[in-house]
Amino acid sequence: MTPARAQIAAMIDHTLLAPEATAGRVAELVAEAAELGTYSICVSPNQLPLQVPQGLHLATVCGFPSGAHSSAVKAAEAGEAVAKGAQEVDMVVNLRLVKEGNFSDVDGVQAEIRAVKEACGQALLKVIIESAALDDEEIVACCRAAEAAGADYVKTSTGFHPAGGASTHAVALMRATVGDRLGVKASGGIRTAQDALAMVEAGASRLGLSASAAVLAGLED
Ligand SMILES: O=C[C@H](O)COP(=O)(O)O
Repeated sequence: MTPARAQIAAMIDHTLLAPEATAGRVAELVAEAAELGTYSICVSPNQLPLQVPQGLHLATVCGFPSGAHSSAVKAAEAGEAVAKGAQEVDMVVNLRLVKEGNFSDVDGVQAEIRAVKEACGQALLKVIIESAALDDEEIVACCRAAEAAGADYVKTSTGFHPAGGASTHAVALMRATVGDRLGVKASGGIRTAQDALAMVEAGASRLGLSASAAVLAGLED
């Protein structure tokens, strides 16, 4: 059965990560999220702290969008975001380490995710693996490292990488790797109700969307 509009809305991180976004534009995002009934809003860390209506969650990003920051910088950024009220942190994985095959818990991908998770405390951590830039083996290895490091979700994409955004193939592979132990967030390039439903069908439990209104307009109540 096709999920109803409200069910999909409750899976959405309504997202505005344009670097030039003003406080005014973020206020519009918050109002739109409240009206649409999305799970959260996701904004850049320079928008925090931010008042949101009760029931609407507050998410931000870390090491965004390249992931090329040092582990210490990412951990500090995550800690500061949580101190400013972020309930969820979406960090970008270190793609250099991924491509070099260093998933180690000492100086590799796993170690970095663990450091950020520790800085998050009770806040949820989602690990953006930039799946369009990875092969299947790398996607699986990233998901395993994220799980081993204590992350709460794996997430496909920043929406800013030239290789592209979410695909149903990547989502299905990520879901197959993490089972029901972690969430899977599909994000990047999801523009229509059909796109969103395909991601959910493939195994997504959260959707990161800037086009939330257009996506929800295509669904029945
Ligand atoms: O993390 C979420 C993405 O930035 C959203 O990407 P999008 O603007 O293609 O929907």
